[in-house]
Amino acid sequence: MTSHVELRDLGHAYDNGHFLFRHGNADLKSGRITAIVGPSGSGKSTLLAILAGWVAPTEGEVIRHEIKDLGWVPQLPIGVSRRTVLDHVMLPMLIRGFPRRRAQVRAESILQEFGLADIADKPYGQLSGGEAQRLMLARAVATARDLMLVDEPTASLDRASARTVIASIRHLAMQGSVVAVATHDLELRDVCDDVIDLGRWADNI
Ligand SMILES: Nc1ncnc2c1ncn2[C@@H]1O[C@H](COP(=O)(O)OP(=O)(O)OP(=O)(O)O)[C@@H](O)[C@H]1O
Repeated sequence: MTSHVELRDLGHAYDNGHFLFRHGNADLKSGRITAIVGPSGSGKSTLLAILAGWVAPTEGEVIRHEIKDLGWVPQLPIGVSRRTVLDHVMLPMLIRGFPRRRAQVRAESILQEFGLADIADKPYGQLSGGEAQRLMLARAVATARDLMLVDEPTASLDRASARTVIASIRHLAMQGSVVAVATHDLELRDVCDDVIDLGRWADNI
């Protein structure tokens, strides 16, 4: 069976007891990008956190099939200004105990995949917004591929950079990841294969 995630009758309320959404159902599948859309405050980041298992939903079930690891790509890229692109992809592997040589070979191959090989030696502080965002995807992939959770990846980018990031997200899905992307970006939403509209889930309250 390939990796996928089932959301069944999902509902969530924080401590104030007010539901953000209820009775939500969806299937997030390997090789497909699912957009999570909805107005500001509708619960997009909350749903990503539920998918990650960091927040327990108030109602319903998250059933993970063949998901052994997950990657999280934050909305704002975070890096160490003087460290290189290659260092950023190697670091999560070194932390997990990969031998340095193996981590480097694997990091170089991932940078190739994400079109970042030419800037492998560039310090993080000199990257464009689009390059930094693609680096966050590449870094997440270094240790996890089954489920990739991406929060507003194009929010702070111009169109040209946003397109390079969208291409990288598509690449991830083509490699078989289950990809969920919270977004307000209509162009990104249009290239996604499936859509969870939290505005609709809110109508079930
Ligand atoms: N840990 C928390 N405890 C209580 N309330 C929270 C918590 N996290 C988020 N909320 C509230 O839940 C609602 C949904 O927040 P969330 O960040 O999931 O929405 P969003 O759709 O991602 O919003 P945006 O598009 O503005 O990023 C908001 O009203 C927020 O204030």
